[in-house]
Amino acid sequence: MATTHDPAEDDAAHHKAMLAKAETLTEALPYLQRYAGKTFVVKYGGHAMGDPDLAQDFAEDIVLLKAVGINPVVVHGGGPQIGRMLKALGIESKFVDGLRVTDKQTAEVAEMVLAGAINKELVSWIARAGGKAIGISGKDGGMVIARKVEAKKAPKAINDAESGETIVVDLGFVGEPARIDTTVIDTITGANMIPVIAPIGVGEDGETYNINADTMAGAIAAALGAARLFLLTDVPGVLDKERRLLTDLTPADITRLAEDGTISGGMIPKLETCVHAVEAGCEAAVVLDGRVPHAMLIEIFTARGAGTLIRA
Ligand SMILES: Nc1ncnc2c1ncn2[C@@H]1O[C@H](COP(=O)(O)OP(=O)(O)O)[C@@H](O)[C@H]1O
Ligand SMILES: CC(=O)N[C@@H](CCC(=O)OP(=O)(O)O)C(=O)O
Repeated sequence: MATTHDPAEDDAAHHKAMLAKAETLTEALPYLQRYAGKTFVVKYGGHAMGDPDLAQDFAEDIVLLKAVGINPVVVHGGGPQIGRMLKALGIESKFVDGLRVTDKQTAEVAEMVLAGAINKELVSWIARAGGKAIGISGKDGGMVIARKVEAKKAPKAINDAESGETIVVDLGFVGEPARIDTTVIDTITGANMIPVIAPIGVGEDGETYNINADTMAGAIAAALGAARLFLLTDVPGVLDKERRLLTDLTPADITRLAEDGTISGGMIPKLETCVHAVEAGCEAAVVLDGRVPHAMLIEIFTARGAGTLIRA
């Protein structure tokens, strides 16, 4: 049986859909005006990279930011990927307070995976989305001079089970940025390309240092005086005890949330990084859900936003 079809109805539906698209763009207008010419540092974690759809969405978002006149600077992680490579080589991964205990061989593997495989994979994703990226590590152009992170007290999980004593662990070649020279970033951005940075630095001693990717991104955001530091993770943002999203936090709020145990685990160093960044020159930091497609665009270009905004 033939179905009837009213072309006028089609037109109305089409018109409505087009109008919704136009409204999305006009809603974005004030944000486009506000952010043109500004620098956004985006930390993309190793967990989010496993999913090719998310990686493609992420690359599209970065290319879109560039196309509307924002300067995105990507800093990536790759903890799970380093772990897999170490395992394949028969080396066990050990973490103390969220930092990988890094002997000489582990530092070599970390550099190979981060500055080699992952860095170039991200450059390729951005190229596929129509952007031009340059992949570098903190070593390039003398960008990040690292200092050794001092020995840490091991947490309960790896306390000496027999004696019950807390063990002090030398983290080896784990670094934090001591000095940052942004010349190489400015040069890449100035050439209208997107810097993609692996969290590896070089020490005054000439050694290679493995740097936590959140820490690296925060230090770079501060050095650049970035308008935003985005930390993409695997939760909707910072949650309260009832697991409701906290949309705005100050450094004082964060101290309180750490003291009353609302935040724990990996969220503590992540928020410490945000606090350090906003107190050292970055305008605001945002913790947001890297599992949500285009979370960054929603946060930047809509009134509602997404994630948790941290401001000094
Ligand atoms: N209050 C909180 N709100 C949200 N996440 C929290 C909170 N407290 C602890 N977390 C933990 O922090 C984790 C994010 O930190 P982390 O695992 O280091 O992220 P990533 O690997 O993406 O850098 C979350 O998966 C969650 O388990
Ligand atoms: C010192 C230290 O722990 N370095 C991290 C660097 C990678 C990283 O931070 O990756 P994610 O953001 O994916 O966790 C590591 O070796 O795993």
